[in-house]
Amino acid sequence: MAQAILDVMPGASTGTVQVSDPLNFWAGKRVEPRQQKNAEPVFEPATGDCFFLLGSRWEKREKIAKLEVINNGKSITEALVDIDIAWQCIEYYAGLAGALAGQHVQLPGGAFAYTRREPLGVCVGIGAWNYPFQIAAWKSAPALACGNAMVFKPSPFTPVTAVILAEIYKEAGVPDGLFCVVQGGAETGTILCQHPKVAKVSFTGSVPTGKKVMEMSAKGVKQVTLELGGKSPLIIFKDCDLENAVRGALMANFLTQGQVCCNGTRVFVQKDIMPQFLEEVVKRTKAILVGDPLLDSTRMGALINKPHLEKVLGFVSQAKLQGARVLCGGERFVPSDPKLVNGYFMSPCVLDNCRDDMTCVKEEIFGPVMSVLPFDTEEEVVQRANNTTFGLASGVFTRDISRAHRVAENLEAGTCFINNYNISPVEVPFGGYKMSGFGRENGQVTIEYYSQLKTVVVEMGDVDNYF
Ligand SMILES: NC(=O)C1=CN([C@@H]2O[C@H](COP(=O)(O)OP(=O)(O)OC[C@H]3O[C@@H](n4cnc5c(N)ncnc54)[C@H](O)[C@@H]3O)[C@@H](O)[C@H]2O)C=CC1
Repeated sequence: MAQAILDVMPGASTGTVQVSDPLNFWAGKRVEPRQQKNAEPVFEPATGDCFFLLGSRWEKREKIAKLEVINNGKSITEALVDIDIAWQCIEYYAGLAGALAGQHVQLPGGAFAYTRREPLGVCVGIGAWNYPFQIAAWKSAPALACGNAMVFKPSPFTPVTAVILAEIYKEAGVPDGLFCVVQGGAETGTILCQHPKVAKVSFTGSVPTGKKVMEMSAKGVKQVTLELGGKSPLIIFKDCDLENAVRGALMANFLTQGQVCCNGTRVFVQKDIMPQFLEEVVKRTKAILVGDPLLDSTRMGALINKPHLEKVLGFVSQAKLQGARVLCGGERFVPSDPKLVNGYFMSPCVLDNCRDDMTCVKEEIFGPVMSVLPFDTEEEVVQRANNTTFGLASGVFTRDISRAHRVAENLEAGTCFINNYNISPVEVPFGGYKMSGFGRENGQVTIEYYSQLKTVVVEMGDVDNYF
């Protein structure tokens, strides 16, 4: 298998990166794992060196989180959670590896059949830039646990921490070639999707790229998992616990600067409680501390890059033109720290006066912009919530248990959070309906997306011969 994976991408091996995208700052550099123990992590864009070194689990957690902040711009508080989710994921699938099992089926005459769960072969993982380390873990852990090899391509905007994961696997004894990181953009992704020795592609990214990945994979009859975008509804009924609903709305919109695929960016609020909800949500949004993501006190870091910041600000301008009211934020934010003045920061935004036909309500913004929409009845809100081509996640806040489950059943989405939002424990499957994709990550079910069943039929008597 190790040889097969090296055939897929010559030059790739565990912990060693062959860079193919001249646009990213790793171009032409090789990243090698360093052998010394207990040294500090070094990140040197000028030389292209990145070293992650041995240490205790907790030291590593901090080091990887810092690199993830540099990689992505999210706050250190969130990055630490991402690293925790990643190691929990790897431990979970490492535990499941020993529990993979087939089925025994008794047949007439003493014959029987059994099924074996076998690996697919070389799997490709292609990641987005919003959760670079976590996505690499979510894809590689089940892939390796099922006996596959994986070639992982991070986003060229966040090339750093997938390499760290490769170093960790190597340190843990994963044979060379079983998990490879290949850097690059669309061209590299295309090569991987089209390669005849690749058995499966697991993709996280936008809908347009997901369609291309599916098309390319279809030509080689490769299995595909697509984790794509969303425009998820969060429905807040008047009988909710308002304090928790407000917290839920903030969690549904502002993690990772709002660059989260499953964010509940269409916040439907029952009219009776709209004034109280808006007052509280705006007060707390204004209090979000934006700035240096490496500081413990910071709650919102920088967006991924300048074009993306401009795109998000453009959505806010367009929303205003279409009649939305900006209750707070929605502007470029310049921190007082002189070294941060050119950063891609923006103030988190709450939009009121929204209608279902506005661009900010229909399209995925992928930034810290919450659109609030009033509603009257359950029937009406469920119909409006489902009126989208996406179907990744959804949420409902209510104290009425029957209503909560009825709404969860009727929402067309891969996940429905009841009285919470954006929690993704590794034990729980995650994935989309409709154009948000298919296949699942996390949970036991994901082993079905990284393995195939072989049926073995055993005859215990003579062969029936019709000829
Ligand atoms: N459902 C989910 O789990 C998640 C979905 N997303 C979605 O991802 C999007 C943002 O991420 P981006 O990185 O901007 O998405 P993107 O689609 O531009 O890129 C995603 C990855 O695909 C690669 N790629 C680009 N063109 C390719 C091609 N022709 N063939 C193969 N690979 C190619 C990129 O280099 C990158 O690694 C948002 O729409 C968001 O909703 C992001 C995170 C999680």
